[in-house]
Amino acid sequence: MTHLDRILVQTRIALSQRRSPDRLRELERMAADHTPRGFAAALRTAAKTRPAVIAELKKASPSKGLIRPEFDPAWLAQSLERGGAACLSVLTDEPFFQGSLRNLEIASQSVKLPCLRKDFIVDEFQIVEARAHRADAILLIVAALTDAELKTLRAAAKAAELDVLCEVHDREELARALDLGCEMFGVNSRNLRTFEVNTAEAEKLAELLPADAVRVAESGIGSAADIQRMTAAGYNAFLIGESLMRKDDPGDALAALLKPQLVAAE
Ligand SMILES: O=C(O)c1ccccc1NCC(=O)[C@H](O)[C@H](O)COP(=O)(O)O
Repeated sequence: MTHLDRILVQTRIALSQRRSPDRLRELERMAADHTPRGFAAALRTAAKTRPAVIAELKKASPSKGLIRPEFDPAWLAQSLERGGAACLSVLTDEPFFQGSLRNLEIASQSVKLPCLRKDFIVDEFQIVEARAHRADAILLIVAALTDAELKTLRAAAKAAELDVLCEVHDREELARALDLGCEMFGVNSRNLRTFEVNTAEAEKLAELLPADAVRVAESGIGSAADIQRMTAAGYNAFLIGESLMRKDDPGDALAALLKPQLVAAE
């Protein structure tokens, strides 16, 4: 069994424990109170003047364990907004990432930035949860889903007015994602089956992404040079978690990361 398989088994068990018709009705009422902010549109706007960064609130991970013991989602979200993030990604998986839907809601309510629910989405119920807790976009991981599931979940996200970041790791997964007709593609340099991070592979995949899509480089980005290299490869957006979360003030760290690119663009 791979790491990803283990995570998916846990995800389905946790889901079966919290899902009920009453809870679904309650979530639908909550979801009606949130008007999703355009996640893809915010990335496109930011990318016109600077590297569009999706800054990730990530307390822990299965590959690294505890990353940021002191974790205040409101403070982190505001710091990252000040530092120049175009959007936020908030991990909501509890067992492996120590995230929560509550963190998502707090972060989203603390800033104007659109927020991604970062989780292993395998069921439409999680999409209702996402909007109810003020997400503006969800992640669909191609490696975790069949083609039929991808289609169903993408349609459910569209019905909920949430944008979809469609995540792939290799050519085969990208071919499946392209068939879906996504607007946003994320190429994750981390192999979710082995946890190995290899940005060189993601560099090669960039040229296969549609030119008019939002093209997000995910994982293993920690320096201005990384952003420059991935930009040269063809990416126009960057999902950054751990390297920011390990800094005392992640917003200051993000501003420092973006500064060389802003100077170069002047
Ligand atoms: O981060 C992990 O260990 C991980 C393990 C298994 C599945 C997903 C995992 N991470 C999700 C992500 O894709 C990253 O959190 C995201 O791309 C940010 O990466 P990084 O900047 O390297 O924290």
